[in-house]
Amino acid sequence: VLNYASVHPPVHLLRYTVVQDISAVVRALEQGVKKADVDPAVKAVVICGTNGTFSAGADIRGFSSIQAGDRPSLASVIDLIERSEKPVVAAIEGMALGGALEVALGCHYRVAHAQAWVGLPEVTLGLLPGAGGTQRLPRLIGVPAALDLITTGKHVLAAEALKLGIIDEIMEENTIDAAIHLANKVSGQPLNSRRLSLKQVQSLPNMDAILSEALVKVKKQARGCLSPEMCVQAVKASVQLPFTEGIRKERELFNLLLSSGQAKALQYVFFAQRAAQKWTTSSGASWKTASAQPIRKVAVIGLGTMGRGIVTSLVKAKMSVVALEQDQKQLEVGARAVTSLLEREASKMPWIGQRPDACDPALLQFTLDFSVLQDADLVIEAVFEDMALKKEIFHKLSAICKPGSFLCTNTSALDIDEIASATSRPHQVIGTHFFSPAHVMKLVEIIHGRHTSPITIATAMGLAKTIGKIGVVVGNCFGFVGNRMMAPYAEQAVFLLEEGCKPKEVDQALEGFGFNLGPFRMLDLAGLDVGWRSRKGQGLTGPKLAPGTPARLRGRRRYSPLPDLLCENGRYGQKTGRGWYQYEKPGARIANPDPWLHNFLIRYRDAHHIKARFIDEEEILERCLYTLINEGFQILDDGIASDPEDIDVIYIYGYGWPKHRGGPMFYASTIGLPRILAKLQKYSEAHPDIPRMQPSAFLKKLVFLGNPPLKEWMSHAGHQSSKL
Ligand SMILES: CCCCCCCC/C=C\C=C\CC(=O)SCCNC(=O)CCNC(=O)[C@H](O)C(C)(C)COP(=O)(O)OP(=O)(O)OC[C@H]1O[C@@H](n2cnc3c(N)ncnc32)[C@H](O)[C@@H]1OP(=O)(O)O
Repeated sequence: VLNYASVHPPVHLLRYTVVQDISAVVRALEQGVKKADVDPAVKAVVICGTNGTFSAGADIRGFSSIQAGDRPSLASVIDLIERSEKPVVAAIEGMALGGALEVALGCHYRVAHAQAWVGLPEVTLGLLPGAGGTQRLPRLIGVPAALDLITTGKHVLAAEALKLGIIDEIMEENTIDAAIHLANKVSGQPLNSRRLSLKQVQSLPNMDAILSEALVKVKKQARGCLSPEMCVQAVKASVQLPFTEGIRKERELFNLLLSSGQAKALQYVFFAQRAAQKWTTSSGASWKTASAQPIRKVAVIGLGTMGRGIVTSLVKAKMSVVALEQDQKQLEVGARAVTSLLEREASKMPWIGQRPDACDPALLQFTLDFSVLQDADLVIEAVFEDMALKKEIFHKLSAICKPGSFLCTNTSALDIDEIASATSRPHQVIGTHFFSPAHVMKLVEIIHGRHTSPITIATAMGLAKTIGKIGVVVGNCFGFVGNRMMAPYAEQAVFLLEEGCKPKEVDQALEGFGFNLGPFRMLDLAGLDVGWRSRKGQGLTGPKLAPGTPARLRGRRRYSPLPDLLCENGRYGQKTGRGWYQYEKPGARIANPDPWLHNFLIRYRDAHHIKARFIDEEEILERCLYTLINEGFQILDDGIASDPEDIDVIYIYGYGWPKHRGGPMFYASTIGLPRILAKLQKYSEAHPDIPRMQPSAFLKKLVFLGNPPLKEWMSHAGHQSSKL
């Protein structure tokens, strides 16, 4: 929406609000600038937004309709602004993101409110700033700082933007008045020195090294995501080419990204993450009707690895926390660990040092006294995965805590209803599955039991948001969503070892796909004893296993005892220095192939008469990923996840699924469900003893219905509907 408002003659004000129709805004901006240019009464122009916001950039939903080649129009309007003979000043309030910052870079001056912030988030959407941003920003602030902003998409506050040279002045108030004042002041002055396209990029003696190091860094971090790499290439063009040729290169790279498919996946993730906040449950509870209760004081029970991370996250969010342990020694060890985590977090954020209130230790109390928990608004139990222990604690909590307090259990698999049954308030009991390390990982699965009230769900979701996490509401079943889908994936990885692969081959295939860690490196990091304890608990191995059970069968299902055998040999992963790999010493991180393990696999195959065969990367990927996806369809059909978007958010933020592939369910939609089904059918015929490979009924149904788009899937599941 554009107003050509003559509010403070002779300065003319162009006002914008939401950029939903990019072409309309670009046209209106063009007309406004042209009109001001030819109007002799106008001496200068100020561009600002409405309602305290300059602009958050383009409506991302509109990108799908942009065709390669459409894009230059914003760029040419920015050129027009820059070429204007009358000074154009950007008055930045709120935020200037993406195309909006590019518009501001085309202006001759930029004034910002002290609370404003700017950024070029295009890279996070699989794109690059395609309206001259990659050419103008390096000319304005130099290559290292421009690379940092453009390749990460990070936002910077006005003070930082001033330091970098992005903006010229900061205002505590009346930003628009200040911009008008500046526009009047500079009216009539020469503008060439303010036109970024005419500037040279500041040369640096080690420019080649800076660019090549940036490329190496983004390639390493991006794991196959193209946009950061293309951003570096575009900035490189600003150094090596004249402005107009740099712009041509920027456009070429932008068009390449636009047609890559990755941009579509990343934009899907943007909306999926937001859609996950609008939770619903299969019983009809929803974010619309349940409101979160205020949480002022949180108690955390257990200061093991998970408890420490949870406490750290809460304190970082400035919540008042009581941390409880069962004996003095564990309390002291836990307290020291939390203090060191908080110190490390503060050192990662140097600006926190300037704020004495950040990570305030007064917010944190360590205790052995259960009764201190009585006035906590919410308690998170984070002891280890032992049902009897958890039930005992919940029974105690139920008696001690004030009537309104919410009781959360941090579990990765256990039955929430059974834990809730130990209390007199099952409607206030909920699962909060944090991911390790809990002060770093973004995801929290919020698991509602049969009796969990909508207010309890809303409160747990609210807490996740307050501490900067992404909560996803899921139903109660063994492993919930994430670990339930992980089980067939990890199972396939081990079966592939039995059949002839080495751990590194499987890991390389999945890391090549884009995972942070392949399954074996991940298992070594998490600790193999965790799964071993769980399998012993389920009677799959250990003393509860019925005598005479065949080594590689449980019932009629294929089972691999390999992980159990490793544990029996004391190989628990990184922490013992041996697992699927060997490590220099216990706790070391670099995984090296282990000849002992390779020989062990040979002996194992011989003992079980398995003929090793060569397994190519395609089979590794299909068997691991398609079985995981297959479980995802089963989960949707069971109503454990209410949408494919929720599963995708869980996998991206909890399991390192490559974001540019949009999550497992989105990925399935790009592969095509008929292909996934056909492959599962082929593999399950070859391995009839692996039930998790048999295609889910819901997948079959969707294929039968003609492979509908992802946003329509849930309308065929009967009771659910997509939120996108
Ligand atoms: C005066 C200057 C004129 C400017 C002219 C500009 C012309 C632009 C032309 C072309 C430009 C192309 C390049 C780009 O601009 S790329 C887009 C760059 N912008 C972004 O990436 C911003 C993305 N959004 C965010 O980072 C956040 O949403 C933020 C704006 C910081 C607000 O955060 P928060 O307060 O936490 O709110 P939510 O994230 O929950 O968002 C609220 C709802 O708004 C929807 N939303 C937000 N941004 C967009 C967007 N860019 N496009 C479409 N929808 C958006 C979001 O989905 C939420 O909706 P809902 O609740 O329904 O899910």
